[in-house]
Amino acid sequence: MDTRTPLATIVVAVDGPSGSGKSSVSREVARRLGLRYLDTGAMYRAMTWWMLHNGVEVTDAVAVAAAADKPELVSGTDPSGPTITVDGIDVAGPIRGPEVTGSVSAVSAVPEVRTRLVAMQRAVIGSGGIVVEGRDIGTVVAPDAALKVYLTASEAARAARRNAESDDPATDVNATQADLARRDALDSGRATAPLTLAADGLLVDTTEMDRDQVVEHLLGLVARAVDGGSAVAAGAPEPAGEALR
Ligand SMILES: Nc1ncnc2c1ncn2[C@@H]1O[C@H](COP(=O)(O)OP(=O)(O)O)[C@@H](O)[C@H]1O
Ligand SMILES: Nc1ccn([C@H]2C[C@H](O)[C@@H](COP(=O)(O)OP(=O)(O)O)O2)c(=O)n1
Repeated sequence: MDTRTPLATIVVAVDGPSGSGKSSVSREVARRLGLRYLDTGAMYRAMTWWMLHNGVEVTDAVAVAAAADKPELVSGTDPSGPTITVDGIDVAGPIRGPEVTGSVSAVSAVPEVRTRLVAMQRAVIGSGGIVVEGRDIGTVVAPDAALKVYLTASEAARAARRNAESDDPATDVNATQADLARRDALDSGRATAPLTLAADGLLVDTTEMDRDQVVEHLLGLVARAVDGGSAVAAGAPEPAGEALR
């Protein structure tokens, strides 16, 4: 029996640490396949922005839990222009700032925050046709996803990628790496839905790959997972065995 999934209903789960390429690769894969795209990290960032904006002490888990159902979040899923609003305010810019980045792991560790956002994420996923990226998509949000990918890269490579995004040439790569390591430790060490490779997830180490190679690799993996795979895979090389678990 062919158990493969139609492309129109597929869920592709992409997890991994900061700077592994989740957002850029997931967006491009979704765009190329005509799928929707959901950045769940943006939702945790938007929740954190709302807490900071409304005077909630983000290190106080009880206060965060009490406020977790208040912000109204809306995520737009067009991969060519994903959007995120909180209470009708476009927060796409502010959620990438240092205040939110410094507090998002604490807010994300609060179970009430996760319960609410996971429910919203499942509602957006609906009947599928979407690439969803985050930290717990393959393990918690969509454990039945037809394809689960865990992107990673060395800490130095991820820090260099993040640093290259900065407008300020004086940004210190060591400070970036330290901040990234701190967030990785918090996201991987928390009690609820820690960042981890799903038992049936495919580990893809992108340290030595450029972004386009990773996109092509994932397109090949999607092709293997869906009905009519060869049509999807036209032009995409066979996935490299050594990059897979
Ligand atoms: N394989 C790659 N090689 C080099 N740079 C990459 C690669 N994948 C992504 N990037 C770049 O690295 C930065 C971080 O990627 P991003 O997709 O935001 O990662 P994540 O969502 O996992 O934090 C972006 O500027 C992106 O364009
Ligand atoms: N599914 C998710 C997605 C993100 N998070 C948390 C943990 C992350 O440090 C923050 C921000 O995620 P985001 O993907 O925007 O972070 P990076 O782009 O990788 O720096 O949100 C989470 O706990 N679960």
